[in-house]
Amino acid sequence: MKVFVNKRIPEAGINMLKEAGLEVFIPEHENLSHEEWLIFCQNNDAILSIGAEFKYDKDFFDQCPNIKTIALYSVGFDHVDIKEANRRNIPVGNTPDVLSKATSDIAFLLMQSVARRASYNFQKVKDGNWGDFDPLHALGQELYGKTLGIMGLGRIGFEMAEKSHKAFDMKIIYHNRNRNEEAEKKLNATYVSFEELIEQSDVLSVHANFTPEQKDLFNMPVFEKMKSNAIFINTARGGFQNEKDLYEALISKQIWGAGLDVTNPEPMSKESPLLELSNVCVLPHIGSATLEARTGMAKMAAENIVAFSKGEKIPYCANPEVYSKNS
Ligand SMILES: NC(=O)c1ccc[n+]([C@@H]2O[C@H](COP(=O)([O-])OP(=O)(O)OC[C@H]3O[C@@H](n4cnc5c(N)ncnc54)[C@H](O)[C@@H]3O)[C@@H](O)[C@H]2O)c1
Ligand SMILES: O=C(O)[C@H](O)CO
Repeated sequence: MKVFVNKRIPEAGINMLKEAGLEVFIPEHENLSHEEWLIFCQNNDAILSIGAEFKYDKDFFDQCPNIKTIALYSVGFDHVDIKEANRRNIPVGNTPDVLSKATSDIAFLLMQSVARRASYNFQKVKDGNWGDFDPLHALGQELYGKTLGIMGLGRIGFEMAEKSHKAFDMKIIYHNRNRNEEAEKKLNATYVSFEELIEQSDVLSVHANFTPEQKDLFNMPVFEKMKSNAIFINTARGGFQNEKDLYEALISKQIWGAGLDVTNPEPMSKESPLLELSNVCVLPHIGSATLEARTGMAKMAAENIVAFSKGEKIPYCANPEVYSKNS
């Protein structure tokens, strides 16, 4: 079986593919045009897919009929049309759990960075503007005992809630598609409606999986209902926030600050007005960027492809229904 890996990944994953006797194609240059990417996909049986700039939609599947499985190098699969994959019996792999600690660490870091204005103050130092000790300048807010609202309490949301509860004794409220009994028991978390979540959170952290219906869910009418001291954190997908409204909400002090690891679009333009605000911290989608998580992701994606090549079910599957729909 021929496997296209569209960017270099930690060697452990590539070694697993080669040891399984698979032919591996990694392009010499990494920033493929859409056309180049399609040609690689047309000439291979499987793709170990890094990044989300190209979509796996009907057009893709029509143009690349050889592709029999896709092993995503991510847990998120919002760039894949799962219905189309199912229709064509294509198992889609992803990388759950292994990156939950790393990604929730980034949500936790953003929460603190915004609360204590760390990136603003770091920028001041870099600008040679240390400033005098000023009892009134750039004051942050403490997180102890505050209410953390988790939108989407799954794997990463749970880790963020647990860390924040332990570190700052934060009260956890959450909104999710299903109740999470473990969080209710372990963290004394309270299930609330979306309305209650936005109205009661001092920090609101988004961890839900993105779907097109949720585009711009966090818009001005929502920001208007949030507390004026609220910090908005998003490490899930940039599509959840309307960035124009977020900017307006921040300058009109509807909310207090924002920390983003994901933006819409990505990369964020350096002209984005959000970058001019002292109460905003933006990171370039680095949630899973630790050696441990990225190595684990490489191994899981490789495991998926190796299993497929042996005619087995892929172990980390984003569309398990693909295996049951014809049975
Ligand atoms: N910033 C990064 O680098 C990075 C890294 C990993 C994951 N992510 C993002 O984080 C997301 C979550 O990952 P996970 O492993 O925790 O997924 P998960 O499936 O374990 O958890 C997501 C939870 O969100 C809930 N949910 C979805 N839509 C909802 C809605 N409208 N209302 C309420 N709840 C809703 C689901 O029920 C689920 O419990 C991924 O889909 C991905 O987009 C980002
Ligand atoms: O979903 C994920 O795993 C991250 O966003 C990396 O793409």
